[in-house]
Amino acid sequence: MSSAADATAMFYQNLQASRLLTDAQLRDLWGWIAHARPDLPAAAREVSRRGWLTPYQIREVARGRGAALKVASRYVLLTVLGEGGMGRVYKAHDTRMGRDVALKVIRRERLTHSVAVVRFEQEVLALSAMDHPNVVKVYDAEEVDGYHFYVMELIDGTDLTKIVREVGPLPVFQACDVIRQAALGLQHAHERGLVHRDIKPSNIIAPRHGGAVKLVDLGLARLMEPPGGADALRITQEGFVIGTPDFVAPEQARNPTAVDIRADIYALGGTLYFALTGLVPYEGATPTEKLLKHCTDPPPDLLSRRADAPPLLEQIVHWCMAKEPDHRPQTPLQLAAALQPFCPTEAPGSEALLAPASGQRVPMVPPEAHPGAAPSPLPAPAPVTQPSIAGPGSQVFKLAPHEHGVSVRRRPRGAFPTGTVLAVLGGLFVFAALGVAVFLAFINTGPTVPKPFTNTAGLKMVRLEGGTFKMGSPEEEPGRADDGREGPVREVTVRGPFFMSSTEVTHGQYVRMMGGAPSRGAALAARGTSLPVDSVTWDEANEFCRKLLEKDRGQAWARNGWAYRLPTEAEWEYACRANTTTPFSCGDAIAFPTQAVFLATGEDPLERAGDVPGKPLRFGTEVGKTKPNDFGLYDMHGNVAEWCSDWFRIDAYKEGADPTGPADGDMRVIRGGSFRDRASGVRSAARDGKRPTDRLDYVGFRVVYAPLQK
Ligand SMILES: Nc1ncnc2c1ncn2[C@@H]1O[C@H](COP(=O)(O)OP(=O)(O)OP(=O)(O)O)[C@@H](O)[C@H]1O
Repeated sequence: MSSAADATAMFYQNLQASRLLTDAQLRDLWGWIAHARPDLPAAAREVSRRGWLTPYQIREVARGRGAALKVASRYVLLTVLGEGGMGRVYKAHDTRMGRDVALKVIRRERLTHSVAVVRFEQEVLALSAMDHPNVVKVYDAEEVDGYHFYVMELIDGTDLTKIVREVGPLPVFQACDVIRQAALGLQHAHERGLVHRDIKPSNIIAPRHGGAVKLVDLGLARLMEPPGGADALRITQEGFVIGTPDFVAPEQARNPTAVDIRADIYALGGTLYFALTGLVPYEGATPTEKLLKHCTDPPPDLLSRRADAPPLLEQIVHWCMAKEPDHRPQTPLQLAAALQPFCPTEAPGSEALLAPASGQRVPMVPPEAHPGAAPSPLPAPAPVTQPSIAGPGSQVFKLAPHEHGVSVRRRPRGAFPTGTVLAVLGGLFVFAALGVAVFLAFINTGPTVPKPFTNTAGLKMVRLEGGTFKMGSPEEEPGRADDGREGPVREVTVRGPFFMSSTEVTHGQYVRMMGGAPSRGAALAARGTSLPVDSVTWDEANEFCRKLLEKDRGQAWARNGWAYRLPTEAEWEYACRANTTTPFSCGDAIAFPTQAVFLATGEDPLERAGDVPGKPLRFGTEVGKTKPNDFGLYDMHGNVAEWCSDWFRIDAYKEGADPTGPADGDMRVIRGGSFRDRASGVRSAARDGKRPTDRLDYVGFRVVYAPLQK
């Protein structure tokens, strides 16, 4: 036999040994080989042409490693998706469930200690209990021949590092939406007591064809901890740090084991910066240099690298990247809410970020379904240096002893809003104090609260001082919903001051801002009336807020770090009640049309004697014509119902300060009832939920202007 024939025969034997093909396929192939007498490459091509094996499998079989492609007698490895510091990720087929999955094999050296193995099993168990659209689903974990692996949902997408490498920095709205979704996934983890510890662009996968952004590798960074735990890892003692030096929070650099969710928020801020600029927050020749900069240098400038980014976005990045955890958003949900005004897409999905297969650049336009959502045309974002792709992967770094006390390069004065960067190292890594000082300075030099004002949309903004109030309705309240959605009554604090528009946004105001309006009352409004805008989706209401913020820029009342947005449900009820505990801000009953516009029938016990219109109203009526409540707010009861920022869930009331509702859901809250509701439906505690994409001719909105860090 020729050597070519030997190689082909060997390949065939390897195929048999691999047990990847059925007996019938093997017989068929042998018949073809006997007839065609191919050399090895031709035989391999034939197997590929028949679609029986992937190129990766054929290569492995040719090397005699085909048997290893079957794992735990259930999974068949199809191809390698990628490899990082922790292990290798394969696309695999789960023969038992009949689906493709992703399978991550952990490097042996990561699990040499029994403690690490237990930790791995604990983390995977915790992960398998997670159920959120923005967190990858974990199905299974096993050990085979000393290799530990876990099996997860296969995402048809690309991680953020690769996306930025391929298409460059993302448009503002896409970058914000990806990070917002990642924050929602993180919130889910946070609510279950998990910390990611290794947030970075490569652990955020964006779908190729739309769908939800997914967080991967949650909690696995713990595998890098040596069994000794915290004490074995303090860089101040031993010189180690876990994580990715490009995104690690200062406190994580100091003590990797004692971090909380705010370290993830820091890393998410850095990742947002990366998505917007293609740059890691701090350049450095070595991991050590980068770590030191995280601990001492001010957060990076965004606006000088992304001229088209709203200034507020830079503040959000800086807020997340505050040196002191107390000065960051305290929950991922807070960050998600802050990014919401910059995200025009329909929550919770996102657009495809990459062209299929070809990897060609695709136009980044917002979905057409959202009029007014398009960002201004993007000047090609011009990073000042070559995009530096986030890397290397997560590692354990060792700082050489002599580096412990090095002084750190500082920015020139004026490069940061505070104008000053304090960076004095006294002894070993006195980083936190510096970070606190820098960020406190940044916050405290912020301007004072503006006086009540009328904004560029013509909305009169009423100053609300905030306070503690009883949210919800007592069981004995007449007209109370009987499904539990209004209670129990809880003590809630709304922090102030902040501003709320005295009226609902009118059709005319909406048209001037957005260039058109979907209101059913458009014909009437065109005749010059001030009907409330209606039929506006929740996304469009947010887009209005975003545009208003832009338009207000430079006005005397505009403040850095403040933004327009929809009210939270708690803010809305606080504002509506105006220090009352009765069903309405005007007492136990309400009169049509002097106190509110609602469906007056003369039959509802909550109706105060008044005019009963001959037939039900078809639209809201001019805003600001009813009697205002004690805070000076009009139409909180009735007229049109108003979108709030929170997701709706029947049992979603939370107590405490500034609650923001559940982390996700299908519906957003509407409040206040409308011209279609009877008196009981326009009470202060009445609440409902609608899909954010719904256009309802009885739903509009009003806006608040509040500090981002309220
Ligand atoms: N569930 C999944 N579905 C599809 N692709 C995935 C999945 N999980 C990871 N990947 C992809 O596999 C590749 C390798 O992932 P991995 O997590 O090993 O990389 P990394 O984050 O750079 O490294 P590490 O976190 O280990 O340092 C990445 O490109 C990632 O996008």
